[in-house]
Amino acid sequence: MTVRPNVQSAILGFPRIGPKRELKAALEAHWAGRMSADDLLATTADLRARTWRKQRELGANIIPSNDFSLYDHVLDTSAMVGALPTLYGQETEQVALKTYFATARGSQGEHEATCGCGHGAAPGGEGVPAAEMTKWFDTNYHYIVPEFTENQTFRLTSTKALDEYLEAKALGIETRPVLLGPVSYLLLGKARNADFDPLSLLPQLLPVYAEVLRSLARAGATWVQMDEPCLVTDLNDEAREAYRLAYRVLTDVVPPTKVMLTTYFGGLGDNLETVLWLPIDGLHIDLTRAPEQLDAVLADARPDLVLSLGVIDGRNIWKADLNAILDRLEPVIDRGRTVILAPSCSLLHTPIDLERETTLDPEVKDWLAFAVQKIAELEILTRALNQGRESVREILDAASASVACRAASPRIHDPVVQARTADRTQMQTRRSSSFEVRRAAQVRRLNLPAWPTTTIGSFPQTPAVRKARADHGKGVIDAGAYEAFLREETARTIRWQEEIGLDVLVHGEFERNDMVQYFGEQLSGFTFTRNAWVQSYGSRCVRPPIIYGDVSRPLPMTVEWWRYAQSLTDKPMKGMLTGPVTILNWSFVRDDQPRSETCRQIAFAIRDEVLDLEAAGAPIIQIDEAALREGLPLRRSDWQAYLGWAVECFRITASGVADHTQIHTHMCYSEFNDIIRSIGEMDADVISIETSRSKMELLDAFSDYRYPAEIGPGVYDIHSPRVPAVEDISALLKAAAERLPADRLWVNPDCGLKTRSWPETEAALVNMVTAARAARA
Ligand SMILES: Nc1nc2c(c(=O)[nH]1)N[C@@H](CNc1ccc(C(=O)N[C@@H](CCC(=O)N[C@@H](CCC(=O)N[C@@H](CCC(=O)O)C(=O)O)C(=O)O)C(=O)O)cc1)CN2
Ligand code: MET
Ligand SMILES: [Zn+2]
Repeated sequence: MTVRPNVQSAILGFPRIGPKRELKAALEAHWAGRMSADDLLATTADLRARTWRKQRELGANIIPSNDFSLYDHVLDTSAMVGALPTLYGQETEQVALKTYFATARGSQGEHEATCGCGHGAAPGGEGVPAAEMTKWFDTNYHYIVPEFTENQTFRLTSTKALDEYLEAKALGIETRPVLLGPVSYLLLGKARNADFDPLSLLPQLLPVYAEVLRSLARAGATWVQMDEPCLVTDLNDEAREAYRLAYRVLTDVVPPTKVMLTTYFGGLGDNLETVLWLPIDGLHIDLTRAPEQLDAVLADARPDLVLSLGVIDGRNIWKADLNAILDRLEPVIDRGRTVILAPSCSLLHTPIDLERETTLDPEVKDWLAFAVQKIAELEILTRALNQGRESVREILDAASASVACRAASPRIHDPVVQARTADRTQMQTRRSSSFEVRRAAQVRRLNLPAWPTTTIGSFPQTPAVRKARADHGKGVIDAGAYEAFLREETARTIRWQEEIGLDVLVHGEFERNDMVQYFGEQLSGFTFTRNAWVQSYGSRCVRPPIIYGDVSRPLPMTVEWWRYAQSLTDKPMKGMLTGPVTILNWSFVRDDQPRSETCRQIAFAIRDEVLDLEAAGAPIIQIDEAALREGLPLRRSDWQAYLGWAVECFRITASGVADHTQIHTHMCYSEFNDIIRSIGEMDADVISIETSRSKMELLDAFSDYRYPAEIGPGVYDIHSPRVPAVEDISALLKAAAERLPADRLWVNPDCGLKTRSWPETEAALVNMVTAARAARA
């Protein structure tokens, strides 16, 4: 007798911002004092209800709760276990909304009134600085870094997980609550003002998790999802031991709740054995990033371990080839094991609904699946496994046809582009002279003072700038009026930079919606969306462009704006570009060729732009590589391969210019030690980096390595509206000069100023110029 399989589908998490960015609007209204806390919470309850119903409607069997967050799920975990720095509030019971947002954004001061940006701190003295924020693994999502003290204690200070489980239940929807697992939580945090390993806090942390599990079990939850993405990273024995301790304790909780341990963003690799010995009830593995791990897991997993297979890509937007997935799954099902199908990870990193894209080219649209469409794909897969492929034959064949059309489409192949990247022997990826020779030519041409001052590119993207662009998009104002507006903003910004005495000017980037999307919109092989927003942090979102085909640059992209800007001043005007690695890492990338190949194509397109800017007369060209480091693979063994092609791509963009053209690059992250050699190999003439928060300590990497070129260590923390005093900046310049030769140093902020307001920007940059002049004297 054959037993009919009972495969279920599960969702690990759904985007929180809402199909129309309702969460963003509500949060920003609340922060600006235009919406009460009660109304904010009512709006979010409504969003959650709609999200749960939608997933049920789409046929998902296992629906998550507590995947929603008002700001960030790591911050939610800190709130749950009583680990918000005491500085941010002294609640003894539930963490108040005010404390929660104060941790995320700094406590309120004049900041909220002037800026309304998603992240930032109040001016010193009144209130508290925002907690640190950093990248969530290799995504463009950012989390609030937990900070622990040496004598940290934990206690339950938020019942959010239980509340949201009950909220769904009251709507008649049974959910599987999601928690960030205790080991990943500690590994993602850091020790504050002391040198100890956060993992040492695990024994104190576990009772709080146990309490949460008990409360969920009592409320009726049969399963909980424990996210442990750190299991796909390099772990030492101590971390593996922490996993053993944690899951021994948490699976022993009475009344019992079954634990589905979820791993994603890669394969378990050398952590597999540890995981398979844990007394967990279910294991989720990522089969899109690491398809090869299926066989190993099947071979060694306990027969009663429920396997959740991440077969639909949660990190990309391509329609899946359902027949191909079934070919792999059917033999697994035949073995009689309990199997659940799921996306590879939370759908947080995908846009919500493709149906809202009414202006996408129909051919390309047919190749895509956003969160809603991915859930529908899972439903078809489970139906095919439970009732046979025949029951959904037409849908399966249509999916395979879409995938085949995409593979064969003439739109994705451009022989000219392919010939150009293939012929690498012809390609000169090195500048013709050494840095010292170039430097002499650049000194003669630019004639800059010591401690030259500049900014990173963008100036405030004020509501007026955004509105003008939106109005132009809606046809409320025509192209002429929009352009006139942008020219006026640009001209005013240039006049102002001259007045305060900056040495190297920028045009302000007012014409750009985003540093990646702006270029994506002008390159062939890219398409872009209207509503496909993805959360980056808090209320801030991005619309990553979609790279579907071979990339080329039909027309110059920035030359006219540069030419206009330079015509207004005798000071050197920087040409501003986003580099190929950053464009790649912040886009949805085609999955039919190696990422390195796509990156190389973008590099050639940017190289064309660099050469056009040079021909137009640009003396300095900045190629931002803000995301070069975040693209680092999660496993160290994969770093060299990535860095090899990433650095080569940067050099393709920059190597065609003459000695006297100065190439700048910018990186806004704060860890350089482990990749300093690769940064050196990029061979830029000047690099600007984020350093102000670390008080220049990060420069040690550059000084130990004897970095050969010029450096602009940030002296103004643009993530905070706090205006640095002249003395603060002078102290930073002094600290920089203690580490590096003073004649190699530039003076600039940490990053672009787009999220700041004008009053802060003006005051801070005036102080920066004053400090630079003092340094010269
Ligand atoms: N892609 C990317 N990733 C990045 C960064 C970055 O700059 N770009 N920086 C780091 C930090 N991450 C960030 C991510 C987003 C934003 C940000 O400011 N996002 C804006 C949207 C930027 C944008 O695309 N703006 C568009 C659309 C603006 C908009 O929402 N318009 C309204 C209408 C506005 C009006 O009528 O007034 C609409 O379309 O509905 C534009 O300016 O044209 C936001 O969420 O508010 C900042 C930093 C790391 N990752
Ligand atoms: N040129 C860009 C800017 O100033 C670089 C930003 S890096 C996130 O906005
Ligand atoms: Zn930056």
